[in-house]
Amino acid sequence: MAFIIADRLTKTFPGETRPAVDQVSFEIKKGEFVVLLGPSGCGKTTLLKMINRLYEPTEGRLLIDGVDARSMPATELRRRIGYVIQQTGLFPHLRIEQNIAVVPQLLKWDRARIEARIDELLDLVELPRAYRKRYPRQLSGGEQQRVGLARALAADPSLMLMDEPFGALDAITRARLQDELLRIQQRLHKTILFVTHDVDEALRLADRLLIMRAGHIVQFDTPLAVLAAPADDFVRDLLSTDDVLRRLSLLTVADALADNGAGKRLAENDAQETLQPGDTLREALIRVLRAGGQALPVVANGQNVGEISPDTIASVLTRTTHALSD
Ligand SMILES: Nc1ncnc2c1ncn2[C@@H]1O[C@H](COP(=O)(O)OP(=O)(O)OP(=O)(O)O)[C@@H](O)[C@H]1O
Repeated sequence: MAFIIADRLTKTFPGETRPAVDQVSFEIKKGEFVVLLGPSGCGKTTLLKMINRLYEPTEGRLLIDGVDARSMPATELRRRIGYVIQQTGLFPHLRIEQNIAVVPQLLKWDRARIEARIDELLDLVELPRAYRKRYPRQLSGGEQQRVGLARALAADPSLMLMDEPFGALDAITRARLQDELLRIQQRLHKTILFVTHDVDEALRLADRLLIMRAGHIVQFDTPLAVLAAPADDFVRDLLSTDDVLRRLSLLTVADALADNGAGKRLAENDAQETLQPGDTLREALIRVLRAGGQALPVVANGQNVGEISPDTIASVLTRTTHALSD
């Protein structure tokens, strides 16, 4: 059985005639990373807030792990769901350790267990344990967002709701936190619903994209499937800008090497720059172009394992374009 089942969920705010979320139905499997994508005002946040009952649905039904979300008090439901928002929601007057411990304390964990959990979480989100005694204002935006993530994970919820958590961060910090989140997800297998209106972020993170427009779901599928066959012109427009680069950001240097004789040992090459198998082809393209269009060696565990040239990238792109339009 699916982990989350939404059945005709609807929210009409008081005094409004048009629902913000209109008869939305979907199923999400345990451990899936689902990204809600769509333009401003399409109902992403409203949908997310119906899942942890910050908003009560006007109509429809929601099952989480087989249990009707209305069958328990909203506060209890919320303690079982991690929630991360753009403004972090950290309590400014509480130290980092106190912020992280909020839910475990509500759940009346004993002191030793809470202390151990704070250390474990700081390690997980790669913040120094010395930050325990600081206040949120003494941390950078990216660090505060890591604390927000640690706090949401504190009581080990199986479901995480994340509403534009990286929206206010600069591009580099944002990319790092996206990597961290993927790493944490691979380790902890949480079910994640993540709201963004950044297409690149959505393509990078999602197992499946839930694309919304004006309170409705217009498509719910894997990133490659959506790129390959957008449901309509709206989806095509939403995803088509820089389409080629986006496609390349879904593929890695290792994918391209697999196509071009992986394992081929190369003669020593005096290029300064090297690529790694896990780099995206988008990064590889940028660096190959920066190197004047010269092929760059790919290095894994200190060994040369192949090279990436503009031709390699072009051939992968042609191949995927054909595959995508088949
Ligand atoms: N508390 C509220 N009262 C009345 N209308 C609301 C309320 N919250 C949201 N809305 C309306 O519901 C619609 C959906 O809003 P929502 O915040 O869910 O959109 P969103 O897709 O998350 O947008 P954004 O990407 O800008 O955050 C909008 O038209 C908004 O004005």
